[in-house]
Amino acid sequence: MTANALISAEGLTCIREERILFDDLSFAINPGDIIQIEGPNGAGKTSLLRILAGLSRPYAGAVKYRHEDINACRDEFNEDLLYLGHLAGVKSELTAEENLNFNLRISGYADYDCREILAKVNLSGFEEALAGHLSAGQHRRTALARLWHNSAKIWILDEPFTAIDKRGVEELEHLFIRHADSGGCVILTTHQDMGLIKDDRLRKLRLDYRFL
Ligand SMILES: Nc1ncnc2c1ncn2[C@@H]1O[C@H](COP(=O)(O)OP(=O)(O)OP(=O)(O)O)[C@@H](O)[C@H]1O
Repeated sequence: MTANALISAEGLTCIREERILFDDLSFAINPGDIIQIEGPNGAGKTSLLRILAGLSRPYAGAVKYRHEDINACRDEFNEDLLYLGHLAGVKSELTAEENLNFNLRISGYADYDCREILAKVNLSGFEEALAGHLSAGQHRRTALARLWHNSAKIWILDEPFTAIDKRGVEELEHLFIRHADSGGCVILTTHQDMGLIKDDRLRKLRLDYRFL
């Protein structure tokens, strides 16, 4: 474990439906790290991200935030965490702007310009469109817009590139690099190759099938 780790896994074990998804998994994630969790469908990537984000509990082991168990420092950890799951908290019956506004407000932000942020994810002109009427990629961009306005150091992102076009993926990669360069970290899953984040910059953690 390194001294300045933002988040670390210590002996994490996860068992689902009589299958060990991972066992005694330990690693530390430092400021500047970009980590890709790899593995086939069902290997346990989402399960690991949810445990790291404190959304579900491991069978054994602990997640630490700056060397303290996340269960002992929930408020500080949650303030420093941005988690985007598969569904990403976009409500179909709200507009793109209402969704972003809602998500920023529940994260405690008060001073922002939704239209300016939506422009950064190429949603100018779609601010008042219902999210349920947006394309899959635009829907995903509505969720991802939060990344352009937040102060959390730890980003945990489940399949952020799903339905995003090539240019959008590159913009996200630039954003991840900027975030890491400014002292944050990004932990993500994707089945896509990242063209801009080179291997010397990316740490990969592979999960594979194992049976009890
Ligand atoms: N809450 C749960 N209860 C029971 N089984 C679960 C639960 N969550 C996940 N699983 C099972 O654990 C396994 C791993 O699921 P997980 O979603 O973590 O995989 P993944 O690697 O993210 O897959 P994908 O690439 O398809 O998104 C699957 O077989 C899934 O059915």
